[in-house]
Amino acid sequence: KVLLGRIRRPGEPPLEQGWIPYFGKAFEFHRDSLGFLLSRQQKWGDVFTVYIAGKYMTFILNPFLYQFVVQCNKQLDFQGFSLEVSAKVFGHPYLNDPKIPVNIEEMQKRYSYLMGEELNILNGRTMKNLQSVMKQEQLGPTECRTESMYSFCCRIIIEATYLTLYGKVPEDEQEEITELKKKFIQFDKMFPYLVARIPIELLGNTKVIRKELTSYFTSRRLDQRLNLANVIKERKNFLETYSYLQDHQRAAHHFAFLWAALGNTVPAAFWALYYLVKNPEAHAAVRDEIQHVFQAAGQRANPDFNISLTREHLDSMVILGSAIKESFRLCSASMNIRTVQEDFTLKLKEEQSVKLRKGDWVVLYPQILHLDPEVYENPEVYKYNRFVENGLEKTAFYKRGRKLRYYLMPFGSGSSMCPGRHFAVSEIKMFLAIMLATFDLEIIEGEKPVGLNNDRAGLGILLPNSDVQFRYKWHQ
Ligand code: HEM
Repeated sequence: KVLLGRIRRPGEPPLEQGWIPYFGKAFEFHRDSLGFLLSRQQKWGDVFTVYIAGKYMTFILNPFLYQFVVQCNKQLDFQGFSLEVSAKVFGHPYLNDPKIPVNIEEMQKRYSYLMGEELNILNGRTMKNLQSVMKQEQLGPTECRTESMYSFCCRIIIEATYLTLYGKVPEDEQEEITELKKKFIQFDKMFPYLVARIPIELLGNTKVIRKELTSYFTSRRLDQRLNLANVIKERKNFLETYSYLQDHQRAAHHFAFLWAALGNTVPAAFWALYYLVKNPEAHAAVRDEIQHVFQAAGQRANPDFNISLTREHLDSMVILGSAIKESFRLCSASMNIRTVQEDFTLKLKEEQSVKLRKGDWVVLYPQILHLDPEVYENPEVYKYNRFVENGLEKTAFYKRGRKLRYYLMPFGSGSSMCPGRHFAVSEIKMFLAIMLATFDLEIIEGEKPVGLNNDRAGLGILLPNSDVQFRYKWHQ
């Protein structure tokens, strides 16, 4: 039954295009992306094309074939799609706009300020800010407080990250920060709809909220801030070299960066904390490891919140690192998208290749790998120490007896990999180390288990489908 425009040519992957004009298989895909892809994999094998919302997408689901896509930088472009989405969602000009172009490579060079020596500086700032924000909670010495866990993670991580990246103003700005957090959460809820190209005018007051959030990053307001992180300073200086960009357009770029720094980190921190608090064995093992590292580092959790940890201390928390990876495995659902630049044949293995057409997308969907029972035994079960072997990080995972090069991909792949990945993992580690060492934590009895909300399937870390009440008090 072919009611839509394309006839499959010899050498092209199996094709499924549905019968609804423009939408094709969009509704089925959005309802349950994972289920849809698994059922098509059964039917068509590991490589097939589906027509979804105006795009022909060729899915490559066999992890041994990922490398052929990742290496193919010439004919498969990773930027076009994300630049377009970013411009739409955050309201900044398209970076490739020939009328007001911005040198993308130069802009991305500034991401080096998220790594190496610079990461140590950022980590130091994050450690201080996480603690100063937690101190503001003013938990009494014998108090036992009950909270919604996702709201709690939002509150702490958004404020600490904002202060780490954008520094402070001389006067008290608590009110502005509280507003920023509220608006960020409201905007974030609309993120999947904006990515799906729903016009912002149809999304209630999202346009106003976006404008208000963007206004935090005008040059006047950034100039008032005392200690911008180097990555932001460099980005600001770089954007200012383009005199044809208006101030609000540069501000929108800064807002996009803040979203990139928070949009996935907040839910990732939540899931890591939730699984640990929910699993007594994992909780005890990770806490034990943290306490050992604190002891070796001469640090003690106390109400003054003056813990300081180096990168080496963080790196030595292998069980905590594994617990974080395990929550990434269970909750991340990002698609890796590449746009085909010209009609060409993608060689996949010695004997296998597929013909691809210009303008189509090639898509990797690592959630299928993360939940593959041939790679991860009982993949639906949370196993905090899955990524530890003989006291070290485990990196050898196999499928049908062959070692996998790609086995965990929450941060994308190849040249489009997230530049903030080391910073994100350090921040989540610090957050959990402080929480577990400082407080006794428990989920309130009778709370429903939290499930995944699939609205962000394909876009990153999934959000929880409900919040959960937990209790915390000082650890005695
Ligand atoms: C758990 C937390 C995070 C996750 C899961 C995550 C994941 C991702 C993914 C999947 C991409 C797209 C890669 C692709 O297109 O294939 C990305 C891009 C990006 N991320 Fe992250 N990220 C996280 C945290 C951060 C943090 C903390 C920062 C910055 C401080 C950051 C900055 C960026 C930027 C700037 C890009 C766009 C890069 C470009 O220009 O191509 N991310 N991230």
